Amino acid sequence: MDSQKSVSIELQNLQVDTLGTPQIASPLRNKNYYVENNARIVIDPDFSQVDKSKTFEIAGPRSEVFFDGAQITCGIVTCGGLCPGINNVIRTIVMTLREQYKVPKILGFRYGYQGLSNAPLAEPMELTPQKVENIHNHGGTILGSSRGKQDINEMIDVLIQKNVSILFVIGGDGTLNGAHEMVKEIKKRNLMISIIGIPKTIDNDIVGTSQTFGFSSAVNIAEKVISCAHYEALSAWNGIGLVKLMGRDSGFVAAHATLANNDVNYCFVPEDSLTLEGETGLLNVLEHRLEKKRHAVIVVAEGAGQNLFHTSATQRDASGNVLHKDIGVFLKDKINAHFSHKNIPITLKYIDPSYTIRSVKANSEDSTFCLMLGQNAVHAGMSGRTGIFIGYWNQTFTHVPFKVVINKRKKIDTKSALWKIFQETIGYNGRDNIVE
Ligand SMILES: Nc1ncnc2c1ncn2[C@@H]1O[C@H](COP(=O)(O)OP(=O)(O)OP(=O)(O)O)[C@@H](O)[C@H]1O
Ligand SMILES: O=P(O)(O)OC[C@H]1O[C@](O)(CO)[C@@H](O)[C@@H]1O
Ligand SMILES: [Mg+2]
Repeated sequence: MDSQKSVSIELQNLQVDTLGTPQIASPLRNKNYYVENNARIVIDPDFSQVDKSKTFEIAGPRSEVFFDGAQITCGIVTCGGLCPGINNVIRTIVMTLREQYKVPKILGFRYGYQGLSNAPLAEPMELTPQKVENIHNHGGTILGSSRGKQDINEMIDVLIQKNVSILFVIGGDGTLNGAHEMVKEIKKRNLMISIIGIPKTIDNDIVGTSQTFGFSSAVNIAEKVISCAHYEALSAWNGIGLVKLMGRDSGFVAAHATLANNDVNYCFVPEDSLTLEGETGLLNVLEHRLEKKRHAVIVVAEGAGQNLFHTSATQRDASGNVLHKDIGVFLKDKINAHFSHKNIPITLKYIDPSYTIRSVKANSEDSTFCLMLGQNAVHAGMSGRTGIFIGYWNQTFTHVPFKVVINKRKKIDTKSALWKIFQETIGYNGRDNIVE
């Protein structure tokens, strides 16, 4: 992971030679794509000069610990939607606690925060190295998960009852919000209980970390699904492959799978608007594309195009997350209706891989990532830190205070390099990307 730093670079004379001053206006279509001629990036930042308030604490084992491992009980809980790699994190936490810090008792609370309530669906599971040694080969979470509000005081009471000194919470933004509430209550009661988070979500929408585990595995599967949609489209006259991918409020999975796949013509994410009608709307643009190429592939993220639904009724899940209207089925119907109305024959194959992109086991990138996240989480808890999650920033594992994520979600920055590459590479709303 740290391969960038493993070779020292001669820090002199890194000016780049050019053949002369370029004078021809670039032909790129997207004028926002340009990089300033003298834009540079620091190779080895001098952190002594940096304002401390603008840095994250670096994660890792400390020479002094706060807890005597042999005397404590630890707990693990997994909340929210499934995500590839949860079992890897559980395994690593158990192995590290037991092997490195000699913790005798590790409790796995069942079915999310529900397992920390007064009346859990199931009693906590005692986690041992034998119990977890093979779990990384499986998707899901051996502890089970759930959504829905639980009483914070009740959860703290259960931690006290079970004598838990460190609780590891594996979950997304909601889980970390809940963990933050627990930390506040623990402080209020002056208890010596540490809460450490490990951010989990295929959506990659957690602020304060460059990536969440599970994202890479989800993109891998999504890319394969898009490839199938492409073959379906290619094999029919006016074939259209339409794929809907998870991504509630952030379109990272759809955007990255699209870039990885190369065959997508139109991709819509929640961060950008989706126009159907008019000259530059999808329906017209699609019609022109079919005339020329006879096939098209469209990817749409779950949260995209919500502007197209004319209803104000908002549905929420048990945790309070907004449930979006089904943009996939909506687009399928609109496209079919448009071409049928014009008497143009099309064959539209709609694929919604839904949960299949998140219930798989972790790929090798996520496995490695989960191992390091889990180890760093244990080191953080044993050192007495609390109210933080393990982040990954500038190729370094970090301690990120929970408050950084409270009521925030990371979204694709439409001014970022990713977005510029995205726009330059594929068609986007209102533009026909056919290169003749
Ligand atoms: N402010 C909060 N206070 C207490 N509990 C919370 C809070 N926000 C969320 N939770 C709880 O955290 C748990 C997980 O939240 P949620 O269902 O939103 O999933 P998540 O962690 O965001 O994961 P995902 O990425 O799958 O959405 C739920 O039990 C929810 O009730
Ligand atoms: O149906 P569920 O389990 O509530 O989860 C769906 C949501 O979970 C996520 O996969 C995030 O975990 C979102 O992309 C999706 O909207
Ligand atoms: Mg969430």
